[in-house]
Amino acid sequence: MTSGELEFEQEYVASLYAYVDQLRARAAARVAAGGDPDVLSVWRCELARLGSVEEGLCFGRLDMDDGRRIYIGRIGLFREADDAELLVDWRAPVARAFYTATTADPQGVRRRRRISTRGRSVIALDDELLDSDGAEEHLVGEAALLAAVTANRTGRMHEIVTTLQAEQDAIIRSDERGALVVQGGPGTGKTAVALHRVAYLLYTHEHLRNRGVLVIGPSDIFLDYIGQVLPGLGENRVVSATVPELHPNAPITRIDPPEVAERKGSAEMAAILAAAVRDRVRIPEEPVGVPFEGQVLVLDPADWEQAVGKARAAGVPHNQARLVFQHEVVGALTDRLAERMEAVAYDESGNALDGGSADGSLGAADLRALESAGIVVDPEAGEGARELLDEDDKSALRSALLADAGVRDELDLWWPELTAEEVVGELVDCDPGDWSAADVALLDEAAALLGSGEQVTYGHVVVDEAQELSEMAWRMLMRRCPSRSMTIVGDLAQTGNPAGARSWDRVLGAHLADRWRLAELTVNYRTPSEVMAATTDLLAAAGPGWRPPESVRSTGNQPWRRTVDERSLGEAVQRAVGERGEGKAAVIAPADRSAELARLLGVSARPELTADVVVLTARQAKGLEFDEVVIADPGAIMGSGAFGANDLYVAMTRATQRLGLVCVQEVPAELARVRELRAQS
Ligand SMILES: Nc1ncnc2c1ncn2[C@@H]1O[C@H](COP(=O)(O)OP(=O)(O)OP(=O)(O)O)[C@@H](O)[C@H]1O
Repeated sequence: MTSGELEFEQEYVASLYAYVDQLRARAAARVAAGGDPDVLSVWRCELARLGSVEEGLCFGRLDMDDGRRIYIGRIGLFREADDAELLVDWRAPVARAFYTATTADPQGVRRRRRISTRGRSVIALDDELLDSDGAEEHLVGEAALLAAVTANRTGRMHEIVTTLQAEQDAIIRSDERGALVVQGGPGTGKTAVALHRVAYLLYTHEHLRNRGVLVIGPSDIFLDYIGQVLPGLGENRVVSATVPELHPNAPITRIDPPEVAERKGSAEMAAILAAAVRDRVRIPEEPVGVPFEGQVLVLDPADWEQAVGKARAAGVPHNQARLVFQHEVVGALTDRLAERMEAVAYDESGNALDGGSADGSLGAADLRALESAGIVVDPEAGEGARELLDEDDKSALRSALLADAGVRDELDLWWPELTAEEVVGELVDCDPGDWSAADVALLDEAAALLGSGEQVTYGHVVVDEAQELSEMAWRMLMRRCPSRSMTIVGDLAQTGNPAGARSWDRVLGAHLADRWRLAELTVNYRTPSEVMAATTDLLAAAGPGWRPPESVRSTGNQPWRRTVDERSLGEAVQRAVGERGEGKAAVIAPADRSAELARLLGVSARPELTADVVVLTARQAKGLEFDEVVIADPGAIMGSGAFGANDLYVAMTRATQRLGLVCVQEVPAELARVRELRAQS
């Protein structure tokens, strides 16, 4: 590469930044000028978009067979004066060749140039000629890719827009409609791809900006870890949450034992909850007398049954159907009251019964009832017996009945208004306010059955670590995604939740039938081949037939293990951390040892991912990565439940460079092939 070429590109990049500066100044002035909030918000977004490119605006150039030269960047830029396209957004169709063109299929590209920048300076160029007979490359832009995956971690995930691979690009640009499941082993870029797909979908489908995109992750730690990726791609308006956070006001204060979590997560709970709500509605077996203003209005079981039938037929949630029930019951009571007022019965001696008068005029009790309903009848005014109460009178009676505490008690007795908390609290036998994660999905289901609380919906939902979701959690998500436009990424070999997925078909079939498609990622960009080799027996134990993804690189660093006695675990972990190499290190420990190890190592008990050393449980480590990983007592992690082998597999595959295992007493057979360091070595 000549220095002239570098200068040429430097000039071009400088001219792009100069233009961005102009656009920024204009956007900032518009924001400062104030005005219509909608317009202002557009300018604010524009400012954020232009601000996101300071660390990398243009990263590629395609020289086409027809002589066109196309610069590719994080955002698109058009010169307003003549509409010339100065920079093509990486998401535009024409940019696709940058990721997918090969010598076998050059797609009209003669040369692909990678432009590396630091700040606003061009520091390197890397050209590939696609019209040559060169050997077919397995990876696109291999040098840049390897540099990216080998670099020390920072504790935060970064966008990978400059080095996306063809299999990843195909997923990112896949049709927005329906649900796309991306299955892939550890480190295959599922999270990265899912987030880039969000940026792509927001760019290509305007309606998603209004309808919103939701990203679901397994923990707050994970959401922090990925929190910079979308802003780095100029997208700030995406909502991210863990599943429990979707149901507000249900703080988690309890951890269920695995078998309880599994039972609560099963889809059968939906039917159980529906029955629990349904059973709260009762139909009396005997006539029921409803006291009102000194009288007793009697409704027969058939009246109640009819009211319940009408309410159920409305097909709306319980608390809303109660309004139909209430309408029917109060209607029946109004009829009884009106009948009573209009028809006077006589006893054997000719005296009026029911408080009516012998001449058919209204009795004292009738007058009281009417008065409480706001209908004033003056008996002296000669109106005498009103033969019929008109509609206004009846509606006033209705209101009076509704306002009556006794009537309301009776309605509540047969069709109570319910809260999700009381329904679930009763079912799982716990105090409202003392919830587990699995309870939250039950609360959400109950809220949907009752029609209580507002459920926000989104135009597209991304689910990361999707294998961890229970069937009840899936129901929760589906309610928030009526369009069923979803990107679901996960790895069945990493399932750690006893209520989680064992098969995509099983969890998704119930909601999507066959309206979902599967894409697979096969290359591991994170974990070096040495670490993957150390997990071979473990993966076989986690699930026969699962194949590890192929590592893109080797480091020459062989994973090691040391075996110590129980009492020396802390000391041995401390030693391993003390001997660590460069970069970020994580100690992954059994849940009951992590706090003690954090104390011993002098690190925060709440994991700080940007710290040099962090202590985590295997569950907390899901989705994360570190230059070096030390696993404390892998045997205990493995023995921690039915999915212990999966948890240990997750833990071991977090390492981008080096892996060490501090075993206690016995080395699990699945780790036998990991090299043992002698006691003093
Ligand atoms: N094309 C790429 N270019 C550069 N880095 C990449 C590429 N693809 C993936 N990576 C990097 O590989 C690492 C693993 O990616 P990611 O976390 O998305 O994998 P994953 O499949 O979600 O892993 P896991 O299932 O183990 O959580 C990340 O550091 C990511 O940035």
